[in-house]
Amino acid sequence: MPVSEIKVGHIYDVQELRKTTISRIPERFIRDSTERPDFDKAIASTNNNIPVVDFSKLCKGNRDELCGELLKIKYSCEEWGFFQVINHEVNLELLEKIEKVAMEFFLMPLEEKQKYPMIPGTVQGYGQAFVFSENQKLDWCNMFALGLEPQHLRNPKLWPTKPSNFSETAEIYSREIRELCKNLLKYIAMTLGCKDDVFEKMFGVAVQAIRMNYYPACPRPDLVLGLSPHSDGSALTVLQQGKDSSVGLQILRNNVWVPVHPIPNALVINIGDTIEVLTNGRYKSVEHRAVTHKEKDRLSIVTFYAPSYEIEVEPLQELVDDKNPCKYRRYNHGDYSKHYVTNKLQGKKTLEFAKINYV
Ligand SMILES: O=C(O)CCC(=O)C(=O)O
Ligand SMILES: [Fe+2]
Repeated sequence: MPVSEIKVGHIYDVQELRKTTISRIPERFIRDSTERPDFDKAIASTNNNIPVVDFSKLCKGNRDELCGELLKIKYSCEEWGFFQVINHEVNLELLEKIEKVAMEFFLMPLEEKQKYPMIPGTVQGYGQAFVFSENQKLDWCNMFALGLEPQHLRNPKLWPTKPSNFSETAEIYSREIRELCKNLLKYIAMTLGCKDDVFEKMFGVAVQAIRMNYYPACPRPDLVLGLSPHSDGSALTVLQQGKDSSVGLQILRNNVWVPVHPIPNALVINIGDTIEVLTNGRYKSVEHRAVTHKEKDRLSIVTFYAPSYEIEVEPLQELVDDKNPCKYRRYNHGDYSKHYVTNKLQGKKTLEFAKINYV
């Protein structure tokens, strides 16, 4: 069935919902008891922090510092699928600017934002993505997402005219994040004992998309999710948490949801499905979700960095041997992206697309 014919039911705009004096959260947001955030458990694991990598030691450090940070990246990718990066060289004023334009966008009247509606079956525009049925639970989140390929950049209808510096800021921001991703992929390749340009050479003109997630405060954070559990379909994801945001991102580790505590000016990096496949599962794309807060709203600005759509993806030959048999089949990255955006967010289910099931 074409995605446009699928009935998705009424999709509430959570910011509008917040403005009304609702006494009950609509049923469509209320999760089954097994899915609800267990704040007590999450708080109990506050000492369990994701590793922090110092980017300046990678690019400007002495040999020992470089080796130390590379080991941290290796450990993070194997054990966490996540790390935070400090001293990343992305202009701090730019981080502030992108946050400012994103907030200005979300705080505009609904009619203004609805000029850029989420296009069904894509993750492009304003609203809720990944909703494919009438009985699917909704996330307590408003998203605004943009592809940054030439056909998107050239289409002025996709770009908000307000705030007036939105597109300019997003473009500069994406360029800086692209540099960071290229560098991180180089270091990640080194930690695998591969040539440092292995990913860059393979990816072609990398595809990049930006998604801004705004989670208004929620009167019952114990009943809803800000964003359903998922892994990212990208190669790498760079996540900026808004200044003064509440803690919201949680990652699944040993079956416990571990909160990621924001570090001022740091960026959160995570491994996406593509790197999991390319490394034959050695580096993991880890399931994560967002929860909401009773009084505070939260903004996250997320960049997805992935190979060009024409690229065929399969585990790197040097990471496949008798002890590590090939776990994923070869597939076209464009097909995978399509599969990803036309299915609901459901843990790591999308990656089954590529899994080889030995019997
Ligand atoms: O807002 C967050 O912290 C999580 C966002 C996220 O995982 C995503 O946009 O893919
Ligand atoms: Fe994500």
